[in-house]
Amino acid sequence: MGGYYGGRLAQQGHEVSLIARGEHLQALTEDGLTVESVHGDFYVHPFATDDPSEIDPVDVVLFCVKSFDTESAAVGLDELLDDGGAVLSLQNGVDNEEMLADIVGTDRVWGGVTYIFSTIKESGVIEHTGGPAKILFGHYHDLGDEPPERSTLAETFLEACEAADGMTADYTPAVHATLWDKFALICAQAGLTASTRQPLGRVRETDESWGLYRQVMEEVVAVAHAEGVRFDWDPVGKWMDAMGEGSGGQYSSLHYDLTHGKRMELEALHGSVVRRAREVNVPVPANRAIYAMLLPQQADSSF
Ligand SMILES: NC(=O)C1=CN([C@@H]2O[C@H](COP(=O)(O)OP(=O)(O)OC[C@H]3O[C@@H](n4cnc5c(N)ncnc54)[C@H](OP(=O)(O)O)[C@@H]3O)[C@@H](O)[C@H]2O)C=CC1
Ligand SMILES: CC(C)(CO)C(=O)C(=O)O
Repeated sequence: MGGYYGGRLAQQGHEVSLIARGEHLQALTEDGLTVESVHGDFYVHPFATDDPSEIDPVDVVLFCVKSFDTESAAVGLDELLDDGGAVLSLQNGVDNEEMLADIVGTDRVWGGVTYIFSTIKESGVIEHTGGPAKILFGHYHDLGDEPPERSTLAETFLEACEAADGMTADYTPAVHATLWDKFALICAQAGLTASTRQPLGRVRETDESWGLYRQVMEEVVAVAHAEGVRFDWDPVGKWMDAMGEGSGGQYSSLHYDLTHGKRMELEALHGSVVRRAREVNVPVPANRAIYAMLLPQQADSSF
């Protein structure tokens, strides 16, 4: 995701630095970044490093690591942000913003979600296969507090995203509801496509599985309600309608990780639902079952 959105903003002429590591970093440094996208292929060659201190302080950091890397990747983040700068998490899950707020301060964190299917095809090459490539973000704040006024930086960033090819963005003051809305979707989409190893279409045409897809979302929304998150819309109805149509070929990043021997974000998804549900005393049997089925398949399992 960082390669896709960072690449798009660099393509637009913005000053972008990429933080990466290993062979991917080597390829980015030597050969630049190639993006193969359903919205049009492109190539850029921005500065890339694994050391944030090599980059002058920036206005916005797009925080795009897997959630199990949030803490380690946030080392140096405070110094990387200019005064008044902000970090925008585009990660899945509802725990990341809180962790980032502990590190750089709540007022420097934007919460965000994105709808895109993209992966590192090979070192230095990003493949974007679908999704609208849309970012929805807002100022993070403590649950129950009034959302802050939209900052000039948020407006500037929004304009930059809207002007860029192959992506779009929107601002929302309802950042908690937005994070949980996406969380409900991803727990269902990731949980069902990974545990069945089937695309959305197969899940949809199997009544029992499509019923479980809905149940996973209902449970997540029940936990959100119990924690005090308020929605001005019906997340479950909205997603059942949206995911109930279309080609049905979509999987999820969790399915990709499972089938490519990569570590899954299980703790940030169903693990987090199970733990939070316990705190607020809400039953979540469908999420618990998916968590239990996928945990033993984790790539770093010692068995
Ligand atoms: N991919 C998608 O289509 C979507 C993903 N998301 C969410 O976005 C987040 C990111 O996912 P995704 O982009 O797929 O993840 P990837 O694993 O493809 O990319 C993350 C990259 O960050 C690198 N990285 C991690 N820590 C560091 C560090 N400290 N310094 C430098 N590089 C580092 C990783 O390196 P290494 O490989 O060595 O670990 C990897 O190259 C997740 O929360 C995911 O759920 C949300 C919507 C869609
Ligand atoms: C919603 C979905 C499935 C695509 O944007 C996603 O977030 C993911 O695959 O991680």
